[in-house]
Amino acid sequence: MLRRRLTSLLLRSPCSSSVASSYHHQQHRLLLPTHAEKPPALNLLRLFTSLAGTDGDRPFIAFVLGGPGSGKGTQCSRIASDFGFSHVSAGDLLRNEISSGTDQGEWILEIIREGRIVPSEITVELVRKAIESSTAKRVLIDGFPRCEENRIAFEKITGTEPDLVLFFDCPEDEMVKRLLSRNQGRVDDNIETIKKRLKVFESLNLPVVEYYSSRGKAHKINATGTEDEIFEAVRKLFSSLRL
Ligand SMILES: Nc1ncnc2c1ncn2[C@@H]1O[C@H](COP(=O)(O)OP(=O)(O)OP(=O)(O)O)[C@@H](O)[C@H]1O
Ligand SMILES: O=c1ccn([C@@H]2O[C@H](COP(=O)(O)O)[C@@H](O)[C@H]2O)c(=O)[nH]1
Ligand SMILES: [Mg+2]
Repeated sequence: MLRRRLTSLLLRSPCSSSVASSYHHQQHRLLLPTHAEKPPALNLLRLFTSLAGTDGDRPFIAFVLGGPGSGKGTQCSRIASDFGFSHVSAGDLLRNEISSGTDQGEWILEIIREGRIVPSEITVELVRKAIESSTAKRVLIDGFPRCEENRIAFEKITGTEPDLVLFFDCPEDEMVKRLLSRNQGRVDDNIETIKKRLKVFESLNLPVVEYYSSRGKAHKINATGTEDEIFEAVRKLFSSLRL
């Protein structure tokens, strides 16, 4: 029974157009991976171990969302050092997979190069493991969940929800400017990929922010201005939390 439920959850098209607004229907079909792209050696059974049932012991979890280049990574580093959070970047976990040189890594590289979203069965498992192996009492999950399907998979598989969702709100032109001058050798820091990432962000990631907003969990931070100015707003929020 449990196995059938989980399998049907995982085999749904990753972040498919069914979760997106009809307005962006065509774009999603073009930008998202298809079943044909399933990587080799995917072991669905690994997902049966989960955070489920450990809610009382689990750390405080904050999802950190925002468009590409909105400053999630930059602000997470500062939150981590000032407020004792462990910083789990979903993008970094995926880039580590790429560095491992496996077939799955090569497949992930192509998805990132095209600005699309890696299927939940890979990302949820990486994020879940990172949370479980952290000894910190507070964890920032940077850049995840990327779409409603990611969110639902995370919540079902781990049996938990985030305590807080931070949303960095930044205008597109500012995000593009920052990404084009990031200079860290990322394969997705080019104008073609950036345009695709912005579309994916608007059509698939914003609904996640809206979902948590409707549940009173999302906090919007104005992500324009200097890093220090933005962190001042972040600091106020985190100082007001009972951690
Ligand atoms: N407030 C800011 N003003 C100007 N540049 C900034 C600001 N915050 C971050 N940056 C720079 O913008 C670039 C993108 O920032 P960062 O990597 O933190 O964004 P991100 O949201 O994590 O992006 P991605 O989703 O692509 O990982 C970096 O080069 C960073 O140094
Ligand atoms: O949950 C996730 C996180 C990331 N990706 C892919 O990685 C790139 C880069 O991610 P950053 O968090 O911005 O470093 C992103 O554009 C996606 O292609 C993902 O699929 N799922
Ligand atoms: Mg980042």
